[in-house]
Amino acid sequence: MYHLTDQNIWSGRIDSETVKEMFRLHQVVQVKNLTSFHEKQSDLAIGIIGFKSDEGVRRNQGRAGAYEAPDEIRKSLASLPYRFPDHMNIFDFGNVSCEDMKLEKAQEELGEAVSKLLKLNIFPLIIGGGHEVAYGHFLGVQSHVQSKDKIGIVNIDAHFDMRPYDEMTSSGTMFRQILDQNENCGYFCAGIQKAGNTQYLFDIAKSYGCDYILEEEISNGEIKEEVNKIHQFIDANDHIMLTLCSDVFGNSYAPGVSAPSPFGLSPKTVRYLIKEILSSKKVFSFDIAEINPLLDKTGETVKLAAYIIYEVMYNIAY
Ligand SMILES: N=CN[C@@H](CCC(=O)O)C(=O)O
Ligand SMILES: [Mn+2]
Ligand SMILES: [Mn+2]
Repeated sequence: MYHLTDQNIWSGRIDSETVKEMFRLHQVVQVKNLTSFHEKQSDLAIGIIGFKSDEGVRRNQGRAGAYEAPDEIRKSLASLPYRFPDHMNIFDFGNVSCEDMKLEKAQEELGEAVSKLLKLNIFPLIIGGGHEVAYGHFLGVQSHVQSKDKIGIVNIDAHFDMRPYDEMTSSGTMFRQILDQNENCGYFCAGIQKAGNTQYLFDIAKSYGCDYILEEEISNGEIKEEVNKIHQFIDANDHIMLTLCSDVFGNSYAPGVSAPSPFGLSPKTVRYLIKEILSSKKVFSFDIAEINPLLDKTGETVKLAAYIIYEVMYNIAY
């Protein structure tokens, strides 16, 4: 189901009502109805769209609560400083929500929204939701690109999310679904936890030819060498879809996720990876997933998500 964002969500500290250099994001974000929005953008534009769902997490035996994340993350974004070029429009196109456990319907709806944004030359900035958001994100990318184009999916995640899905899809199945459906897709996963995936999943990743870097290799190795592997993957693809599963962060930084990682990456390392990936200029869309405000007792995980989104916006703008 589609809903507009409540304009009151975009509120916060005001330092000036007239001096643009003192503005914060809530003073410039334009809340729009995607259904009636048809203006193709000739300049840089970012379109926030939320995916209110934790049905995939529930099906994957995880801890529900990510449904609440999009609006909570917007509230945290609202007071961050507006330090973007004048010619850049920042739109908020509301939320697609999963109702009555109908995950596939919600993913299709998200896919249509993402595809529409891409057609209007707007960078989709998608706020999940459980990681099942990535499948809806993918549907939108797939319908936008030429069928011969190679779509490279870069997933920054502690998990492969390549579980079997013959009984049902979930937040742990998306990338296997995608690779089974589209032979022009490649998959790279950065941040894999040795203790976060069964041997079966390592074997499946190998059998699908999925490239990955362990968290341990990123933390203990020469990060530039590890990043070179991501660049090689990006070079071999035409379009990159970037997805970030927030359980890739260490649990001291991101306790508010369904499956926390004691050995997870630091925010600075993830920021470095994101900057490197975006520097390719091949990334057309981004999603962040698995933030669970109900488990985020002191709000640091939501705030981390807002800072990561800010970083993505900044790297798109400059
Ligand atoms: N999206 C998360 N997927 C993980 C969850 C692992 C867990 O709950 O421990 C997975 O399915 O492997
Ligand atoms: Mn994960
Ligand atoms: Mn995941």
